[in-house]
Amino acid sequence: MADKIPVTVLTGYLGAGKTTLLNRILTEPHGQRFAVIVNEFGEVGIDNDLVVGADEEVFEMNNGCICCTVRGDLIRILDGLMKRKGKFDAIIVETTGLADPAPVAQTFFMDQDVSDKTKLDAVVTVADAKWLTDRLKDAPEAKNQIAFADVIILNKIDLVSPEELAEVEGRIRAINPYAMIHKTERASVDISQVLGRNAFDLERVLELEPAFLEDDGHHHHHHDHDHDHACGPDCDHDHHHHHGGLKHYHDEDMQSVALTIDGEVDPDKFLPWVNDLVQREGPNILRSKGILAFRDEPRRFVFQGVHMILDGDLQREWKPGEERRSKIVFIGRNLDKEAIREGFLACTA
Ligand SMILES: Nc1nc2c(ncn2[C@@H]2O[C@H](COP(=O)(O)OP(=O)(O)OP(=O)(O)O)[C@@H](O)[C@H]2O)c(=O)[nH]1
Repeated sequence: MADKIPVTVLTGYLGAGKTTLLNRILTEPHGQRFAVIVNEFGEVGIDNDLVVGADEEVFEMNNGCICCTVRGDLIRILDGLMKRKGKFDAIIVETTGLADPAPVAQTFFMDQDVSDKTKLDAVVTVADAKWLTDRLKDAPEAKNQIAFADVIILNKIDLVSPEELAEVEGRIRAINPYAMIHKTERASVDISQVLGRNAFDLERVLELEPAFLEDDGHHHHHHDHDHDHACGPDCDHDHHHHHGGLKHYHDEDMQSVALTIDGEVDPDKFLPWVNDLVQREGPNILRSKGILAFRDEPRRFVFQGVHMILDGDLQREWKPGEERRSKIVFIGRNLDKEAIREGFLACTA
């Protein structure tokens, strides 16, 4: 695990500021060596020329839109990179603004060679504070990118009023209550907030958002005000809205379901259930994550998934005194929360 190369998937709608963020990452004195994979839409590699940086190597995927053909291309480039192991500390994949991040994220689970050597660190989505609200209405890709995100760079705040900013933040929270949001101008964010997050990982989400552990999955984004106590002094989580007048929006078709069993689950019930659920509901489930206490198992079972693909394993042992609880989260469209809840509760050991 430890020497797997972290991969950051950088996504965001057209013109949101992905290239601006990438340039910021590459020009900061970070002492790290990045390999950058840029997806081009169409024939001409313009983005490549816009990316600065002397030391970084930029690889282009030119075979059209990343959502259809690119997975093979991405695997080929990653395989090539892995043969030169030691040359890179991290990989950044920038996707075209129209791409659904799912196939990119899936590559890191599906391809054995790739998943042996790399780990998805985080999906980082750059959002345009001025236009996101409109795009959420008319562009499904924009919504997917928000739903997928572990970290959201809410950029171009210079172009909106505080009220508009609060509005767009509320819209984001309605779709994805768990992502970190950083509000920026010209993507000005400390790169430690973007890279090396290990955020494609439920554990981190849970450490930051323990309130949803107590949640039955129905009202989780109304519980924001309960979260403050859990964050440490260096927590970068955006707290101000917990005290302010952030409106809660309900997104009709994109929701999250977070469920907790205060105890152990039976793996012989849980694994078939969750596999069956993602097989049936996969097209609607964008992201799934979970940490489970399996009966008679000293280690924690951790899984994550994208659509119908799940990847899970037994990880560290439960610490002494740590409560053996089982938690799952799904983000997706038109999810039948009640059925998921009943199904999960039936897995109780
Ligand atoms: N006003 C304002 N403009 C910004 C900000 N950030 C970036 N821009 C501008 O927005 C435009 C798009 O930025 P890019 O970084 O190229 O966006 P992108 O997401 O890479 O765009 P595509 O590659 O077309 O998807 C550029 O003209 C930037 O200079 C910001 O915070 N405020």
